[in-house]
Amino acid sequence: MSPGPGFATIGVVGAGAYGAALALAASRAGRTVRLWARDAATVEAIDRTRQAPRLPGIDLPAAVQATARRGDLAGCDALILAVPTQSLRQACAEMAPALPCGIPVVSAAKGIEQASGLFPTQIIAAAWPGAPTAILSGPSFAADIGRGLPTAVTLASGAPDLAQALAEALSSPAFRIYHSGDPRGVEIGGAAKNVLAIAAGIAIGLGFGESARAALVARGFAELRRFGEAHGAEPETLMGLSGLGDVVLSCASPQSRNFAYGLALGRGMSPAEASGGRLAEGAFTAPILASMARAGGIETPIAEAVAAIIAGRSGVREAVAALLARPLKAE
Ligand SMILES: NC(=O)C1=CN([C@@H]2O[C@H](COP(=O)(O)OP(=O)(O)OC[C@H]3O[C@@H](n4cnc5c(N)ncnc54)[C@H](OP(=O)(O)O)[C@@H]3O)[C@@H](O)[C@H]2O)C=CC1
Ligand SMILES: O=C(CO)COP(=O)(O)O
Repeated sequence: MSPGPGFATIGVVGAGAYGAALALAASRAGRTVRLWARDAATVEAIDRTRQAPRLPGIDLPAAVQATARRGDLAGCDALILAVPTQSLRQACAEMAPALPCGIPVVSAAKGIEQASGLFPTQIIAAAWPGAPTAILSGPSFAADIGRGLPTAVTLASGAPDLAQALAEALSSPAFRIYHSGDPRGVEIGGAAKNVLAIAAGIAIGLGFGESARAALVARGFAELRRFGEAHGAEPETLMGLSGLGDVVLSCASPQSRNFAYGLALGRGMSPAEASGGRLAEGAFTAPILASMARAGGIETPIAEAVAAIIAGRSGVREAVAALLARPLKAE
């Protein structure tokens, strides 16, 4: 695939699992990629092994060049930020002075900033004034992308032409990127699905079975839609890859770190132990999502239950019992 005009070189900030996978995907789409890690040891490991430490077993081609120098990103035509949501603001502040004015900045994070209640494209807009923003989200485990398994995601921007151009520049036969003009819908789906994945993991960890998981996912998706539509998301977006698609993936698979975190909680681990040191974005999102919903008069009982468990205000059995005791009403 030959590079389209303007996006020959892509910068990826964050050489964790997803950053490495997206760098690889961009290289498969014909781009030259600079993969930036804040830690020189990660760059050294990638140079030595041609694998990213958090995406083991996947070889990175020569078109992916790892670096810890911000200046090496200066020639990039677009930047993908593949860092946790709570680190996005700091990553923007670090990168903005080193990059050309007006470079498109795409977030790959799935969450809501705890301190502000902002979604990823809003964080970038606040921390990097003047940068055109976009969000990439959808059902896609880093390891699946890395292995070249078929994967489809959505890239959205308030500037739909930019979303389309970036989607075309980064797509390859196995990594299909749909484009959208509804960034809010895409980022809300990505944030909320992690909270639902924790809840689904809890239900399975408690031994409640598949019927309970299906009920929880369906009621959770209704919750996601209420929250999303109240925040300006298009209903069709929430029904798409980045909403329903990612709910299906993350609530079904122990490969999801959020689901695995919930599973560990359901089996009796404490919130502090349950993540096993791995990123579970939903643990940061649940409290702010529940508090934003409360402030807006939106019912999100499942997010409330997950937030209460994580804060230690409720045990898993007590929280699930409270959900089951809710009054029956019209669906
Ligand atoms: N893994 C996956 O399958 C998917 C992940 N995502 C999303 O991608 C985002 C990143 O997740 P993932 O890559 O899996 O997480 P990882 O924990 O694997 O990696 C996170 C990376 O971000 C880096 N980082 C953290 N803070 C900063 C900062 N302030 N500046 C620069 N770099 C920073 C970390 O660096 P260090 O190692 O130095 O701490 C690390 O390299 C999350 O929002 C996640 O939800 C989306 C889809 C799939
Ligand atoms: O977002 C993902 C899949 O689409 C990855 O999920 P986890 O962060 O739960 O591993």
